[in-house]
Amino acid sequence: MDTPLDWHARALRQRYLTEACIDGRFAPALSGQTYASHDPATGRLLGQVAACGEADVEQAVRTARRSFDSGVWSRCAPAQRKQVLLRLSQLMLEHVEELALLESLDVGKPVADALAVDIPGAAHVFRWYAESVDKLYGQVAPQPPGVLATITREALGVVAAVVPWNFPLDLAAWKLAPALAAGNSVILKPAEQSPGTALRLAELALEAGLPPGVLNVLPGLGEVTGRALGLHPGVDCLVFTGSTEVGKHFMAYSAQSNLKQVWLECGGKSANLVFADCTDLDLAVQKAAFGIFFNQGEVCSANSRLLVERAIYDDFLERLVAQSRLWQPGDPLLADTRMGALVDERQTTRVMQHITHAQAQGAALITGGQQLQINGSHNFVTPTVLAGVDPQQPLWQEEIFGPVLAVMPFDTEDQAIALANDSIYGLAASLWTDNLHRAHRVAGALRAGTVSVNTVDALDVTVPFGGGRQSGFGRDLSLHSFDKYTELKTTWMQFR
Ligand SMILES: NC(=O)C1=CN([C@@H]2O[C@H](COP(=O)(O)OP(=O)(O)OC[C@H]3O[C@@H](n4cnc5c(N)ncnc54)[C@H](O)[C@@H]3O)[C@@H](O)[C@H]2O)C=CC1
Ligand SMILES: CCCCCC(=O)O
Repeated sequence: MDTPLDWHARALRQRYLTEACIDGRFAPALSGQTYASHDPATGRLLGQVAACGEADVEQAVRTARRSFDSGVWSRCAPAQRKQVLLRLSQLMLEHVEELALLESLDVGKPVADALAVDIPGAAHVFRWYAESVDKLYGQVAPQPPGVLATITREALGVVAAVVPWNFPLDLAAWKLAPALAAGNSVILKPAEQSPGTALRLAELALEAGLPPGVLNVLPGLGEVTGRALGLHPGVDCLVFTGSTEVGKHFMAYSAQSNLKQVWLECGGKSANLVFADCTDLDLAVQKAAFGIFFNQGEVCSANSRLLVERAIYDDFLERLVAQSRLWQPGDPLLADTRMGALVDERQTTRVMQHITHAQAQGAALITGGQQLQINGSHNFVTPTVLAGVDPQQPLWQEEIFGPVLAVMPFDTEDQAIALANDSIYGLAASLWTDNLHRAHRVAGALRAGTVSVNTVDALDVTVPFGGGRQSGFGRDLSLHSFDKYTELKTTWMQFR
C-alpha cells in the first residue's frame, strides 16, 4: 500500500530524475539515454535517470570553466560566497523531510537516520564552511626591507566530485561546501543509485543565489560519466569517495590525461579493540553494535573487526548478541526502523557471499547471517557476527560494506595492535580502556587516520576525516579540506 510519503517522493523524483543540471538548466542527457532507478527496500521502479555521457561532461566542463573564468563566483568577495552558502544551508533544513525521503528511497537507509543525521549533517557542513571562508588569512614571509613576499590561497578552477551511495548528500556536501566556499566551479557526479538529493541540491543552490554554471550535476554510470570526468583535460581537480578499486582508476585517469589533482577517500576495515580494563562494557557493547550496524554497515569507517581481550571475550560476545537484536532490519520508511535495506541486489549478494564463504572457511556464525524478504525486497540482511576467523581470511581483510562483524579474542596489547594493523587499509580504529597510558600508547600505535577512544567512529566537521594506505589520501572536513580545493601562490615584490 503506497503512503502519501511515497506519492510525494515519486512525484518529486520524476521531476528531477530524468534530467541533469548544467548551467542552471535541467535537461535530459544529450543522448536521451536513461537508466532505471529502483527503491531497494521494495523493488519498485522510482523512475528513469539521465545517463550522462561524454558530450554532457564536455558541456558541463565548458560551463564550469566559463563560470569560473567570469569571476562571478571565484572573484566575488568571500563574504558574498558566505551569504549564498548560508542560505543554501538554511534551504536544506527547510526541505529536510523531502531530502530525507529522497535519500531513503534511493538507497534503503532508514528515513529516521536521514532526517536526524544525513540531511542536518550536510546542512551543517555547508554552514560551517560558509562561516569559515571570510576567516581564511594569507601570510607574509619574513624578508628584508624592500621585499614583500605574500603567500595566498587561490581557487583551483574546475573541480569534479564523484561520490558514493552510502551517504549521498553528506558526502557530496563534504566536497562541495569547501570547494564552493573557496571559489571553485564544481561538477558533481552522484552514484547511479542515488541521484535524487544531488539534483534537488542543484535546484536549492540556484534558489540560494549560486550563479548558474557554478554547480553542475551529472547523473550517470561510473564507468561512463565518472570515467569521462576523470579523463577530461579541463578538470583541474577530481575528488572521490568510494571503493579503493575505483580510486585506483582515478589515479590512472589523471596520468592518462592532464595530471589533475586526485584526492581519494576509499575503503576501510576498521578495528575496534576492547581491553579488560574497560569498566563501562555496556557502553562498549552498545557502540560496538552501532559501529557496524548503523547505516546497515555501509560505512567506510565502520568498525567491522572486533578484538576483545580474552578475559572478557565470552561475556562481551553474549552482550553483543543481545544488543544485535535491537538492530533487526525493517521497512526504512517506518520511524522506529534502525537498519534498512542494503543499497541494491548486487551489494546484498556480495555481503551474503562473504558470510557464506567465511563459514565455509571455518568461521562460526554467532548471530544473524540471514537474508530477509520485506515488502517484496530481498535486500535485507540480519545483523551478523562471526567468530573463529582466520586473520588472513577475506572476512578479516576485505571491506564487506554490510552489517557483518568479525570478532577475535587477544591476549596481549602487542598482539591486538598487530592484528589491528594487519590490513591494507588505514582509515579509522577504536579502542576501549580506562587506563590513560594504554589509551595514548595504543592510539599512537594504530595505523589509522582517526582513532576513537572509548567511543567509535568519532566524526565532526571540525576535525579532518580520511586515512592512509589503501584508504586513500587527503582529508575531508575541517580547515584542512581547503588544501584540496586551493593552491598556494607566492607573490614576490621588490621595491625601493
Ligand atoms: N569509501 C566509501 O565510502 C565507499 C566504499 N564503497 C566500497 O565499494 C564497494 C563497491 O561499491 P560501489 O557502489 O561499486 O562503489 P564505487 O566505488 O564503484 O562507486 C563510487 C562512485 O564511483 C563511480 N564509479 C564507479 N566505477 C567507476 C569508474 N570505473 N570510473 C569512474 N567512476 C566510477 C560510481 O558511479 C560512484 O559514483 C562497496 O562494496 C564498498 O566496499 C562503496 C561506497 C562508498
Ligand atoms: C556521514 C558519515 C560518512 C562516513 C564516511 C564514509 O562512509 O565514506
